[in-house]
Amino acid sequence: MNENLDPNKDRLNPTDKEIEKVLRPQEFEDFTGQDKILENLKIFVKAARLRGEALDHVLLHGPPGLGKTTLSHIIANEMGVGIKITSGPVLDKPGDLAGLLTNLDTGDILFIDEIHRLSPLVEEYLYSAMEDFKIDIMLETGPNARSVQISLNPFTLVGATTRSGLLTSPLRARFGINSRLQYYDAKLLTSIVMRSADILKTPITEEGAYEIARRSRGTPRIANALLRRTRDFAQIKGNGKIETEIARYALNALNVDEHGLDEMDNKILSTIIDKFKGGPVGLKTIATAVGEDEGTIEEVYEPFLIQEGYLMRTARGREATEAAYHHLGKLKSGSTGTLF
Ligand SMILES: Nc1ncnc2c1ncn2[C@@H]1O[C@H](COP(=O)(O)OP(=O)(O)OP(=O)(O)O)[C@@H](O)[C@H]1O
Ligand SMILES: [Mg+2]
Repeated sequence: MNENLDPNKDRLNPTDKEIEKVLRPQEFEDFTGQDKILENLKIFVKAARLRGEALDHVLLHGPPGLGKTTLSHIIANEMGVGIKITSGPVLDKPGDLAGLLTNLDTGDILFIDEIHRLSPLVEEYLYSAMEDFKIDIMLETGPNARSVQISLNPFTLVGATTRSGLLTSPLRARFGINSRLQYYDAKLLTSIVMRSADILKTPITEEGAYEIARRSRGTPRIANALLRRTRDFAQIKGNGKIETEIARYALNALNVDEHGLDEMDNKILSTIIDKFKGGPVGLKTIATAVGEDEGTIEEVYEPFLIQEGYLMRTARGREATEAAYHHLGKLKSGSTGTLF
């Protein structure tokens, strides 16, 4: 896969990471889409501020690159509080978490990314912190070891995950606000691309932005990455302005699928079609055949393929749709005639 198109931000190169920061909306106002979630969050933030209380704990879940990290920063800005950032795999013992928690000011946000990867021990430690704003701390070691309970400043935990299925129910139950982010339609992505182009001072037409948007797999991060690459093509091969034609040229040169599906999307579809006669086939079997983790397919790839009508989830397994055959230029066995 072209690394710049990888929805996994960890594999973005350093410049891309910097630019991603610049393009990140800071306030509710600049955040496009996810209307329901925004509407609710605005109310909860306003109410918490009126009461002078910390916001309830927030769980944000959904596929990579849809705005979970962005939203958590916006929540901190809108609440007018500080934010401390960590992630599930980084916290390997309760002590690490205690250090963070005791340093939070009243109302501050603790953002835990990849919260599904907390160790069970750390997760359990988090429960009383979330519920009663209290934790136990061990003093000394050996025979003098004893634990004391200390009170924390009321804080807001914002947890983000791409794999909500892996969260335990006790943890999930401790979040008062639970929001699932959805893929963005081409129209929303067009306005995100227009906004980003404006920040990057890149001239662009709405049609040019739309061409990028509709091939971005419903994902703002991918749309922004494609915008930056297209900008390079426009500068070197064109007149600097992003218009439909140069956008098409650039996206084809970057091997971006006409519908924005990435390599793994296409691999999943072609595997179902070529190896399993179009399905139905079980998730586990697909996972083994494409060499990807079962849960990742289910929570990261499948939702988009289903939403776009390439894949169906049936009681007997996954099935490729007509659209998938058509997309890959394949003929469904049993059907007659030519494709084009
Ligand atoms: N609604 C939006 N409006 C404008 N830009 C957005 C929006 N959502 C995301 N972006 C852009 O996409 C980029 C990726 O978003 P973000 O890092 O918040 O995704 P994420 O959901 O945290 O992904 P991951 O699961 O990989 O951590 C951001 O830098 C931001 O510029
Ligand atoms: Mg993130």
